[in-house]
Amino acid sequence: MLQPRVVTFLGPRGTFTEAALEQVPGLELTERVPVANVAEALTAVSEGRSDAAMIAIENSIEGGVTAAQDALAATPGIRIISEHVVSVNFSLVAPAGTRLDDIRVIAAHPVAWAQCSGWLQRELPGRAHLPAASNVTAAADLGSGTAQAALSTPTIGQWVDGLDVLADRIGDNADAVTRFLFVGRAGAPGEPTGADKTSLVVELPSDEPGVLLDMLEQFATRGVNLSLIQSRPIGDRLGRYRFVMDADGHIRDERVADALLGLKRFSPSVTFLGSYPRADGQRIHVERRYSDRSFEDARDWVRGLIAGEPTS
Ligand SMILES: O=C(O)C(=O)C[C@]1(C(=O)O)C=C[C@@H](O)C=C1
Repeated sequence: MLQPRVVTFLGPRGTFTEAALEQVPGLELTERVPVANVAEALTAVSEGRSDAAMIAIENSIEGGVTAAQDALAATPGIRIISEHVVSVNFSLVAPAGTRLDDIRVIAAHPVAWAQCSGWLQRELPGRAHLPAASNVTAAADLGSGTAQAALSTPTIGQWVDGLDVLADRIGDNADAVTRFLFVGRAGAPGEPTGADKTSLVVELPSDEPGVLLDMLEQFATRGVNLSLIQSRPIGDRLGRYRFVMDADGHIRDERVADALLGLKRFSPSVTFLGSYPRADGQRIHVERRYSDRSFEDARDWVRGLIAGEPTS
């Protein structure tokens, strides 16, 4: 991708999403525009107001960020460029002078609330949750008085004045991480690295018995491992789901391309979200029979048969 002029991210300044942007090389001259939610960040890309967006997609404790999965499925003309992993932990903050006993309502992003649920149950049981659009908004809006405290990022002091940290590192798992996607406009995927992922959104052709297995077989018979499969309601009526999937490998790997050919013949709707390097850099082990070479040899063999060559 060329150097982006503008990138959008879940704001305001200081979110974990902005921290993920720090991992993208070459953004020194790029304008970073904070927006209110993930759908807005992606729509700006699809409509050309921004060149790329950073969105949270999965948390190691809470699982998939469903709003982001739905927005990826619903926004046309976008393509994942890279993934990034950020350690996430949380502090309980409140306007200076607040005591733990004063707290009745706590503002928090739902993912943050879930990640601190053990600590909250132990230390502040029975407090109400006021959902916030981000970890920074939760703290920045404390002035309105609806909540007396917020779960926020450890760096919140840089962005919001007049707060006391009442407790820090209150996440239930000190090693929690969130995975983010850097998403641009549709274009040719980058070169394969041997440590890649391919993201897809797939609909089933019917709700006949066995169709889910048919879908999974497209990958299994080509030796393609899935690292994520999550069903999300399509939304037109009850019981209809689409599947958000991450497959190991790049669309330019023969086995992945072949699985996509199978999927396309089977499914009424396959959205290719991109092939991009894995954040952990872990190379994918491919058995010989699923290697590019093996697919090429098999194809040459069939071509030869058609051309009248011997049968083995
Ligand atoms: O980026 C932020 O700081 C956010 O508030 C968003 C978000 C999310 O959408 O999951 C990001 C990471 C944390 O896991 C919790 C919240």
